[in-house]
Amino acid sequence: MQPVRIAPSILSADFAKLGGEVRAIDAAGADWIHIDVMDGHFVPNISFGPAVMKSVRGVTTKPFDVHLMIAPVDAYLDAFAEAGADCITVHYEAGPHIHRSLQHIKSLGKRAGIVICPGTPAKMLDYLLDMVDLVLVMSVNPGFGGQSFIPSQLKKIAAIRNMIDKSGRAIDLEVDGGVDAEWAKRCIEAGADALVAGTSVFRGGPDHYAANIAALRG
Ligand SMILES: O=C(CO)[C@H](O)[C@H](O)COP(=O)(O)O
Repeated sequence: MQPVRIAPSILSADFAKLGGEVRAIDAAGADWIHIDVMDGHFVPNISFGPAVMKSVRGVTTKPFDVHLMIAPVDAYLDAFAEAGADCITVHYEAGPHIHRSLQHIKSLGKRAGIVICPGTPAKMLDYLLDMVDLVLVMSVNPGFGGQSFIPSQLKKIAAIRNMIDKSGRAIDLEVDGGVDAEWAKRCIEAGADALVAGTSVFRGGPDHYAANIAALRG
């Protein structure tokens, strides 16, 4: 297993200073920049789209890890690829043709991720693991930062770690939602190798980002 990667979610950044915030988390040791895109339909919140993402693409060379909370999503995949996404992650629950969405992402030359909500069982990944580069387990119901980690998701993380190991493929296992230093430790023990965190990274402002990221690594 790889050392854990930390992907701060810019959903918790100060949007008035977004470029500076992305520079700050880059300098503080972020491995990936996590971009939460919310459509106000699949999830009850609206964040930002490809134009905003493109505007910060030039301030860092760190990979953009893009979580699309959009349904239907297919019409937007090209725009996020063009705006500089490195990994595009789509929801299992967002439509009937997830396999087609993943094929489309791969055809754009991007890493493909699949994300499942807290109520979705791990077995839904059975026929998708052969084509994804990343599995994202939501440990909160998607739509908002600042929620509490749902403990039952630890069991799911462990089950998916087992599935990934059996597959023999190099697939990242990422967890997103309510991840603080304590939950980070438990996620890593369960088999996660990438963690998304908004609240716990951006807490306290830029002077604290490096320590906050280090605390998540444990
Ligand atoms: O995808 C998300 C919400 O849908 C966010 O990435 C996630 O909730 C991270 O924020 P926090 O660390 O504050 O929970």
